[in-house]
Amino acid sequence: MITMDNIIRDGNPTLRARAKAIEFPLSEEDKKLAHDMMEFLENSQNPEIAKKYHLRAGVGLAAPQVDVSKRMTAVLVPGIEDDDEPIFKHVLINPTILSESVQLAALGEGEGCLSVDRDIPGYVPRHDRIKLRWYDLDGNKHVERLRDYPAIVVQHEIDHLNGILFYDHINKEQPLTVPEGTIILE
Ligand SMILES: O=C(O)C[C@@H](Cc1ccccc1)[C@H](O)SCc1ccccc1
Ligand code: NI
Repeated sequence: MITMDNIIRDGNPTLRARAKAIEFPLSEEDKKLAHDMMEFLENSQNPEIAKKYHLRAGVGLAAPQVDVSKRMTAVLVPGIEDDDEPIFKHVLINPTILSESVQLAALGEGEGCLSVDRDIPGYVPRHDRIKLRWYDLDGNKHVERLRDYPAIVVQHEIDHLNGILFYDHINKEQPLTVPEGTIILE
């Protein structure tokens, strides 16, 4: 299983590299990685397991964060209530944002990152709505429109595949400012 010891931290060059596209059919190694990444997210969102293995909660994990420079990320956005179905639960292979809204949005509490141990205050402006294309483990193509929180999470993860970290988007001079018209998501 993946634990925090497997997650590389800011300063490791893999986090700043452009990850490589994955070829189909997936190797057994890539299938195991996909499974293990989603399992990490499920474990990290389970209070008992997270406590036992000292896991930081995560709603997304990208392969470069476990030092694998490949275009794969797991996303697990839980439902509102504990017993609700997840809002978005997929392993995204070779994800691409096909289109994005001019409208921007930023999380009111800013962002964190499992690969960044320090708190970095500030708004992270992202596109409020995106049209996402990805391939699943069997090579099937998916296209979905996402908005608000799920869209923010997916953009954070795709950034990881392109060597971008959340704080790259924060206004250096005035961290708590955003471009005019940006929606602040509470
Ligand atoms: O480091 C990662 O990629 C996982 C991040 C993803 C993320 C952070 C902020 C905003 C969007 C996505 C972790 O999920 S950070 C911890 C966390 C846990 C639950 C909810 C929000 C953030
Ligand atoms: Ni991150």
